[in-house]
Amino acid sequence: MGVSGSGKSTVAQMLAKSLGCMFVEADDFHSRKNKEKMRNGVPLSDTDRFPWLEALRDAIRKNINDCEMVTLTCSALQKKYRDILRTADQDYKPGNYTNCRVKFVCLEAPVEVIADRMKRRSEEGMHFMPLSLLQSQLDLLQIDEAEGIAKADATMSLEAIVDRVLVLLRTA
Ligand SMILES: Nc1ncnc2c1ncn2[C@@H]1O[C@H](COP(=O)(O)OP(=O)(O)O)[C@@H](O)[C@H]1O
Ligand SMILES: O=C(O)[C@H](O)[C@@H](O)[C@H](O)[C@H](O)COP(=O)(O)O
Repeated sequence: MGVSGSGKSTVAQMLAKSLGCMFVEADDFHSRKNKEKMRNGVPLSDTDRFPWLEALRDAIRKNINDCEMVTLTCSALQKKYRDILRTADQDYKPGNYTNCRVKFVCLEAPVEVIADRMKRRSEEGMHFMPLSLLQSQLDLLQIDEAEGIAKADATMSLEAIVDRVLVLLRTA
C-alpha cells in the first residue's frame, strides 16, 4: 500500500517472484470510467472505489482459499478501504489485525521523490495517474496505530526494499 508512485507495482512484482507466488495488479481491476476519471485529474469517490476494492478482495480470497500466497498492489489509503481487503480472509474478525491473513506494508518516501517518479512515469506515457492527484492521495493516507502496519523506506534500492518487506512479513 501507499500513495501513487511510491513503488507498489514494482516492489510487489519483485516480491512475487521472490516468493514464487502470484502477483495481482490493482490497476488492472479499475473500470475504464475510473481510469478516465483519474487521467482527467479527478480523484475517485468512494462510490468509484468500493466495487474496485470488492473485486480486489475477491481476487485475494480466491488465492487464500486455495492456500496460495499472493502479492497485491493497492493504494489502500484509508482504514475503511483496507477493511474491505481484510475480509478476503473469511476468518477475519474485525479489529483482530494480528490474526488476519491479509498483511499490509506501506511504502513511504518524501513527497519530492514521489512527485519526481510520478512526473517521469506520466511523461513516458506509462500510467494514467497524473502528478496533480498526488496531493489528494497524501491527504487521504491515514493509518491507525492499532492496525500495526509495517512501513518500508521506499527511497532504498528496489532489492533492499524487497529484502526488507520479506523480513517484515516474516514477523507480521
Ligand atoms: N525504490 C525505487 N527506486 C527507484 N525508482 C523506483 C523505486 N520504486 C519505484 N520506482 C520507479 O517509480 C515509478 C513508480 O513506481 P510504481 O511501482 O509504478 O509505483 P506505484 O505502483 O506505487 O504507483 C516507476 O517508474 C518505478 O520504476
Ligand atoms: O499505483 C498507483 O498509481 C495508484 O495505486 C493508482 O493507480 C490507484 O489505482 C489509484 O490510487 C486509485 O485509487 P485511490 O484513489 O483509492 O488511491
